[in-house]
Amino acid sequence: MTNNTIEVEPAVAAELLGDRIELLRQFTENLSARGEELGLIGPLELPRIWTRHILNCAIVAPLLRPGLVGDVGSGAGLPGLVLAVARPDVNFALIEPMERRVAWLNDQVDELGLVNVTVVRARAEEVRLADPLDQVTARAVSSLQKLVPLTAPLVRPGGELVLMKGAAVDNEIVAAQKQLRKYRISLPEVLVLGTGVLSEETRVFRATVGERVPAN
Ligand SMILES: C[S@@+](CC[C@H](N)C(=O)[O-])C[C@H]1O[C@@H](n2cnc3c(N)ncnc32)[C@H](O)[C@@H]1O
Repeated sequence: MTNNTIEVEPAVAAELLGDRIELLRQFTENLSARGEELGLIGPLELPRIWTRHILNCAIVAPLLRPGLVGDVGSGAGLPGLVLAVARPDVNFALIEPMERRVAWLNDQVDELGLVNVTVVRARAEEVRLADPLDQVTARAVSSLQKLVPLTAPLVRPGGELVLMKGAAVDNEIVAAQKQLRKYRISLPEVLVLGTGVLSEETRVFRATVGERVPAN
């Protein structure tokens, strides 16, 4: 296991987002105004929505490659919508089963004028996508033990898992050894992002998905 630290300082983030930062501010305002009433975000999170939620997701943007990225369990749009704003060169499928959240996501896609996003109402284990994903993201959906079987089958061989995790990620990796082997997840690494003053620190589990071993 390699632990890498990527620091994203304010100037770098501003450069990364460019004029897209205004769209991100608009999304943040919308989420602040309606997120609590829609059950998307808790009241305690409102004062720290920009640093803890929006920028915390935006700093993952440099890890994405042009292609199709699926965000499993997008909820309010974290990280999927934020990444779609930050990376107009990447196509996104936001996979979310709850009707109310899907309606919110579609509203935001329209309001922000995003042409690189499709919202798919489904559970990850039931979703049918026309094309396999090049990368999959997820944040606050479940532990790796459950998340790997939910996400890895959606990714093409050679594609990547880019999963936002908390401080317990190393323990989760130990507990998920069987699932990592089953889906031939190789080169797993933990990237520590956001250690600068801009956003709260986040850990990203990144790994390559191989050919699946058929069940016995
Ligand atoms: C705790 S919320 C996190 C939402 C968002 N990713 C965030 O960081 O704020 C978990 C989300 O995962 C969705 N979810 C739960 N199980 C799922 C599954 N099997 N497939 C896809 N989404 C799922 C829920 O509907 C919910 O929106």
